[in-house]
Amino acid sequence: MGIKELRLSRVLNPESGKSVIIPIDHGLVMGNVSGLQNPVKTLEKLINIGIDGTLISPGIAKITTDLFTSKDAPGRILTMDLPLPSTIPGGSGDTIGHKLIADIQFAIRYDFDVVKVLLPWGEKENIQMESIEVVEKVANECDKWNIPLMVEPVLWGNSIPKEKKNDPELIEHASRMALEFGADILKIPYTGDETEFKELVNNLKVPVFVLGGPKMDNIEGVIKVAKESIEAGAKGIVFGRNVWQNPKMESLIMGLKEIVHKNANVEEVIKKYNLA
Ligand SMILES: O=C[C@H](O)COP(=O)(O)O
Repeated sequence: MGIKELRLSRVLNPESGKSVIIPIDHGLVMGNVSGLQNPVKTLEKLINIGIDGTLISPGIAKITTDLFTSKDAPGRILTMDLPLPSTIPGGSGDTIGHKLIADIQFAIRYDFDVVKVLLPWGEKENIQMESIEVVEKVANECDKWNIPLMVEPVLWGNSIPKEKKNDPELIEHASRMALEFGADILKIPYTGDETEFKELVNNLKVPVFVLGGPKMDNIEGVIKVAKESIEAGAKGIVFGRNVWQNPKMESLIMGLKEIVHKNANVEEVIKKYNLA
């Protein structure tokens, strides 16, 4: 096993080799987002429930090291960048840049297992180049220091029309580009068709994690995305808002763990954890 694989294994369940990751890095781009007004308390709860990994910002990393001392503590992924200002509350909606907010030395100092950057796609040329440079720079540093790099390609660019922001074909292109730029791990949305997603996961070769996105109307939808993604070969799920914005957070995580680690079916999990 290489050192990158060893580090990645710290965010995976040792028995199933799969992962339920609950990110709490949203404050970086959404500010005081609903459900995460107290990120440290939420993180404590998540750790008590039992998750395999989390994604956190540099600032939260600095104040939460004490929470990760137990041998069962989840692995940690560092969010290293920020697209500006499209997602900032009150922002113009146009992206005007893509900046690193931490470097690889920070990840090493704070003993992170994995680091993560975005690859915003479909931007005007200057911003697109900036994003490529961010990914390229971090990919080179990750190779130098043997830290696995998770890349999340996002179709946020101004040149991508609104109705195409979740287009499966564009997601496939952007994922492929992220791979070509040096991603060791990809974080992408489920494209909606299990057979096609299986082919995508298979072609990409590196471990694929599926993100959750904005809160869905029903829990069944959340569980189904997890189930179909895992069936299609995804290594794990990275679900944030759909988990900690849900009043049934604990039961939902228990259900997701059974889907991801024990191959449970959707109906049985909904019934067992009263998630209807
Ligand atoms: O880092 C955050 C990820 O994008 C996943 O969060 P989300 O499930 O709320 O989209």
